Amino acid sequence: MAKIELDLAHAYRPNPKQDSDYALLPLKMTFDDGGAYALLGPSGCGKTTMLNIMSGLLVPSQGTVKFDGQDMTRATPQQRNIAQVFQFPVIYDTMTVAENLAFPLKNRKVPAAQIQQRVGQIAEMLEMSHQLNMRAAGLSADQKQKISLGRGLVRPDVSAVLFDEPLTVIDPHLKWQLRRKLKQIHHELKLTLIYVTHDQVEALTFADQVVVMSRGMVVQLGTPEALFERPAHTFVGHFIGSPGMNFLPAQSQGTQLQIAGQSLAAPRPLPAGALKLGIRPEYLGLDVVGAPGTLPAKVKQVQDIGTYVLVTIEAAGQSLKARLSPDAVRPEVGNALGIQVVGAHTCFYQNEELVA
Ligand SMILES: Nc1ncnc2c1ncn2[C@@H]1O[C@H](COP(=O)(O)OP(=O)(O)OP(=O)(O)O)[C@@H](O)[C@H]1O
Repeated sequence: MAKIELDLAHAYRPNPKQDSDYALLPLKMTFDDGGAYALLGPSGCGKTTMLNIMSGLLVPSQGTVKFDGQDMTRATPQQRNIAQVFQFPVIYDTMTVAENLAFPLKNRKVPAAQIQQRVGQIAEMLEMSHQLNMRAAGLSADQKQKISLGRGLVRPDVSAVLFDEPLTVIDPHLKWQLRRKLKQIHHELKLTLIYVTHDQVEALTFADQVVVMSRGMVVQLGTPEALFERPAHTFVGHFIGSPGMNFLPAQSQGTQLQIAGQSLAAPRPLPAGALKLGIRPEYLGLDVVGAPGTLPAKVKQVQDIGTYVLVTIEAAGQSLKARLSPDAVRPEVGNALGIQVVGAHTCFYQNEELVA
């Protein structure tokens, strides 16, 4: 396994002039040895480009890739000793499950006894022990993709295992099981795993550290908890969470805030000037009209989403969301309320960046 350091930018077109010419804007980041990372962001933000630069399928148009301090920018995937799992199964239909799992080890001339032991271990982790002697050709797409995952994980000596949306073809129920399984496998095998996805649930379940990307930029690298509690950028606030963070314009005088003509005490010292207040739907409090420290609001919609109740509120000329537990008292549509938007969990932004 290796520590991977990126200090680079990439443009697919020659002579890039403006930001939009870059698939990856200049960035510096480190993937620690043994970590479980997810690269998360909407389609086109540069996830696959970053993954391909790490694997050696793509040479960055500027900068370097280092593995344990050694320059690997121009090294082939083979030289980098990377395992990769793609969206669709890459296996040999004519081989058995065991032979498919053994293949990457046989290629590296690992002794037979060690191969058998490792294949047995991986098959057990993926709950495929009973299928080891079956031909891959007869298996479903789900099962074939599980073999691909197993092939990615089977070599203990790889620098890293890179996954590019590996659960795309997997049935939703099995998908849920597999992403938990992968996390467990990471704890047991201690491999460096880097997992590309546009699905936040997948990223947050799997990874210890999530790299959130937007338009060729890394906007935050943090734990799932940090992305939820302290989004470093309004994009992360929007993108993570279901629904995403609410935002309201505010004016700060340091210890006091002005929001839609109301004066509220700041929860902590704030920079003076125009700010954007961010509050997650989970932390937006509903109270009676005129309660101290609240903003006047009106209930627009109450939706039962199963595991929670989603309340849409209008306040300060904005539409906001509050997430309530199913057993909480539900407000009536059309009712006037007081809402609490300022508290320990409230975040403040200037130029879309977190400032307090
Ligand atoms: N081979 C290529 N030639 C030119 N432009 C490319 C190429 N591959 C990707 N791009 C562009 O680079 C940008 C980043 O693409 P990339 O595939 O890395 O994003 P992504 O986040 O992985 O998206 P997706 O989830 O859709 O795969 C996009 O604007 C894309 O159109």
